[in-house]
Amino acid sequence: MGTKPDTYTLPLYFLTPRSSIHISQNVSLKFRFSFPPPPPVPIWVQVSGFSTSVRSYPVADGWQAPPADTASLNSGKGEGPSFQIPPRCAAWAAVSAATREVRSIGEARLRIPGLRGLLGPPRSTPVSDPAASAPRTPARWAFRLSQEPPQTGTANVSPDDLDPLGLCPQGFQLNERGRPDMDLDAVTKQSVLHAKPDGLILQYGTAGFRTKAEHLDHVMFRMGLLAVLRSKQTKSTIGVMVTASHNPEEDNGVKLVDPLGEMLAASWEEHATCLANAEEQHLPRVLVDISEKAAVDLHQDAFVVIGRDTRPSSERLSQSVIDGVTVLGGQFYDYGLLTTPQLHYMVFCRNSNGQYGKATVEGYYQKLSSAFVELTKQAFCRGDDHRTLKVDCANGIGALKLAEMKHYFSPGLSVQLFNDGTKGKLNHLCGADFVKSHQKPPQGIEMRANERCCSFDGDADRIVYYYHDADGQFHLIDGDKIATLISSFLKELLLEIGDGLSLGVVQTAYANGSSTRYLEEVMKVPVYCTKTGVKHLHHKAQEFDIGVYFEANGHGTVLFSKAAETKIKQLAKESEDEKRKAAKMLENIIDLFNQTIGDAISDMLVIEAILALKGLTVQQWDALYTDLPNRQLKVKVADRQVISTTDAERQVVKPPGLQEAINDLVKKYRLSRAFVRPSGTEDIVRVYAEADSQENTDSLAYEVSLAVFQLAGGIGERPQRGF
Ligand SMILES: CC(=O)N[C@H]1[C@@H](OP(=O)(O)O)O[C@H](CO)[C@@H](O)[C@@H]1O
Repeated sequence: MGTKPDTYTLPLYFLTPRSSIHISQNVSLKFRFSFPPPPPVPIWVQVSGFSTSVRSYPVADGWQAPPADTASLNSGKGEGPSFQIPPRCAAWAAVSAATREVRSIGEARLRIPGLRGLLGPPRSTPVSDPAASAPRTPARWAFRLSQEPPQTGTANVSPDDLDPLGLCPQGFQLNERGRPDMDLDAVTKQSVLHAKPDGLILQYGTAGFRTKAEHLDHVMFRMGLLAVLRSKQTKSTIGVMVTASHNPEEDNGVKLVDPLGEMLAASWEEHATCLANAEEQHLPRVLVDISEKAAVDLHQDAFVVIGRDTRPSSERLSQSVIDGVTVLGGQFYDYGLLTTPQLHYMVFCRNSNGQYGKATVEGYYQKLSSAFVELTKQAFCRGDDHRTLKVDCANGIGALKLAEMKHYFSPGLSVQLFNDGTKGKLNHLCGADFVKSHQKPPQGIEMRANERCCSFDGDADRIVYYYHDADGQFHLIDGDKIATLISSFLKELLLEIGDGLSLGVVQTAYANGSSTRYLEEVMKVPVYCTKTGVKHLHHKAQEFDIGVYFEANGHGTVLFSKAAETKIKQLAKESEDEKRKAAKMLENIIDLFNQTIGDAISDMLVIEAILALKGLTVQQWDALYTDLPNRQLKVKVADRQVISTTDAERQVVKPPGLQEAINDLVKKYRLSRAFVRPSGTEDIVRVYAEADSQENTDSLAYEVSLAVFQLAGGIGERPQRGF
């Protein structure tokens, strides 16, 4: 049990099934704390946040009104006084709230003396750990917090705090054979409140579901249901992130995060698509089908963590996820505003029993910043004075998180935030996607010549760098060049430790041809191409001791195999001088990367550390190789699924004739390449072209767009020449 505290803090929520409520003057919310069977020790309760009174009454009488003579403690605002619940008693707390719209109304704190002796082992065990399947020691007693009237709400508790207390799963009933079953009636009733629009069909795409926010309520509810089943099946915590990343503010999306912090397994993507598209009357059957097909153990507890970005629709939609989780009896913890990579990090921390890090925002800041400070100690001792970075935060969540975090790594690095969400619209004329696809600086940033700047996207999982040279020319440093900088640094360190660890780089078809040539021919590093979408790159990168993967748009990270980590740690302890120094750097780099997924904050710190250690300017980095001129365009078609592809999406299979047309067009230009594929996040077909000059590239991109429009059912305005 280690050093488990004996004090637990629970947020007190007043939740309605749909959204937040309006509490009018002097309305009392009544919370009940019950401990069936009664606790063997007295428990201290403290309710704070609003004017409170706390009473206790005997458990044996069930949920009756407290006896008239029970002591009442009025605390006024702020910290409430402690109140002791004697053994065999429950507590009842009435909280009066003033007029305001709220969801969280305060806090209940429980102090349970001697708790450590009372409990079984903690629940969270890594999925790969054989101990995960060992039966849990039954908790001695359960804790439950509810409200009066009970059906109006639920309590939100952190299982890391309370799961050892054995929270009973709710929402499950016994079927005839005595096995637990899903309460499908309850699901049906709740689902009506999250009705699916008629005829709407959505696909779990490159990164989950994405579309206009107003079409997503039912998807969110259903992904809450699915997360519970996935959690039971994997016996692990599952994440649900509400975000549409780089999409416009009006869109939203949702994706599930698997136990090791990676993207949802492909077979479950299919379940997600089936569940999201099931008509209302078929929902119970689809749930049963999924749980049977995936052999879900319904006895198992489920736990889901939820995060969301700053879109206006995200809070409401994450509430729908919570509704789905609770109606199937899952427990949840709502982290509220998080970057996408932070949620991935939290999931892995929880499932690795904290070995990967502490599952809190503070834990994330500390882990990354201490690795950064340690890694850059040497460089900053040299008194380098160029360590100021301008960051365009796309008016998204990255701004909030970076503002909180920047004190952890200053004065080594000082970041100046732009597009921090106080004025502009999310991803509008700013952010990594805008900069990459328009190949120009975002609005709202003040750039001086040769100054290092970078842009995050809306949920801070991508980063690109750029600068203006003295002639005012814009230079973009995209994911390919980031991968090249990182790989060359890692390769040097690997040569120094000389331990034969393999290094590989994974790209997609969007990688600039020059980057692939440089990596293969100059750096002599093996390069692989996968389908678009980080899940594909991630899996490929797992095949190496050290796998570097980046999409050209700046989404990527580095994975270190367990064997590589062990070797590096051992060398950092045992070897001598230069070798030891290199191993120590690698050790810190391992901690600095968010290995669950591409992470703009973590990647930014890695890049800044490498530039500082190598004494490189942004121009020197940019000069590693020269990008081939390239262009990305979007074409609207009636049904983008008419296009299917092969060879890591570089060749079209259908519709007939399209690939031949592309081949003929490509032949017209030098050093040229072009491909098309249906987007997995937007209702469009993407066109990519590269050639020897920007003019030729733009012509090729235009001509290929026209071929798509003509051969794949284009709609709306025909593609136009000129950009
Ligand atoms: C060309 C491009 O940048 N495509 C992006 C975009 O996918 P599409 O399927 O192309 O819409 O969003 C994905 C999720 O963020 C990202 O993984 C991918 O790289």
